[in-house]
Amino acid sequence: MVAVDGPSGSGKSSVCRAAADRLRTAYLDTGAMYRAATWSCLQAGVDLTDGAAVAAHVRSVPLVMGTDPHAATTAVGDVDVTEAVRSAEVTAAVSAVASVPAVRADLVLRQRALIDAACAVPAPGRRPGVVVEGRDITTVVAPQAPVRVLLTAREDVRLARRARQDLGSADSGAVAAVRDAVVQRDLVDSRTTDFLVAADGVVTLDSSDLDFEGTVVALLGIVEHVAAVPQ
Ligand SMILES: Nc1ncnc2c1ncn2[C@@H]1O[C@H](COP(=O)(O)OP(=O)(O)OP(=O)(O)O)[C@@H](O)[C@H]1O
Ligand SMILES: Nc1ccn([C@H]2C[C@H](O)[C@@H](COP(=O)(O)O)O2)c(=O)n1
Repeated sequence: MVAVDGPSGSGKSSVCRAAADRLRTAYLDTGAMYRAATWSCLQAGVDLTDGAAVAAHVRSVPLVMGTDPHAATTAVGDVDVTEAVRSAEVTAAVSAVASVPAVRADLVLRQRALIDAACAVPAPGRRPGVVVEGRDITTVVAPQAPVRVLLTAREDVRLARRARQDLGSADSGAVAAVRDAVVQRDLVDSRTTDFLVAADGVVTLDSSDLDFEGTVVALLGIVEHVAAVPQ
């Protein structure tokens, strides 16, 4: 199992999905789980300032995660919300939901169950194992993972990547437009989870000066190194 944490725009989703594909394992995007829980709260009109109400609602949400790196889908029951959970509305609200301790306890249990399933019963054509990414995977969800990585990049680099991805440009206007969704969200999220500093035993991979391919190769290099060294 490979556990990866890091701030917004560091490349967790894209790099981990590519790494899982090349390792032929499953891939789990835990941020999408918090986003889907948030999507459902918004749909149901739950008061996001009421932690107990949020937790009670999230407990009832039937999250269905597709862990094939080629089809990393997110559904609530039989509603596919893969695209919907990327909306600006969900992005702006997700930190409030993710900061509720009972929501985290609930989703951490579900994440561990998905990890156990991917390690025990791989999908056809896949190897046992999973690349899991989020904010607390290396520290809370799977601190025992053989490979634990903090994927990071300088703030200016992350902003430019996000602006290019969301707005097709990294000029100063586009960067300003994504700043809240990156910097402000990280600031709020970092009060709940520690994804800015590598915990003991966690390898830091700084992708600031690497291109996408270089970052995937570097992550796979860390995996190979760990596999070569008896634990
Ligand atoms: N090393 C890299 N070099 C250039 N672009 C990259 C690199 N890594 C990722 N990207 C691009 O940066 C953008 C953001 O990456 P991604 O969505 O994977 O980040 P993330 O850490 O999952 O962000 P969030 O936590 O906000 O979902 C994507 O368009 C991705 O293709
Ligand atoms: N393990 C995780 C994963 C995600 N979150 C929170 C923090 C983010 O604001 C939000 C969405 O994640 P993203 O899709 O941007 O990676 O979910 C968390 O608290 N713990």
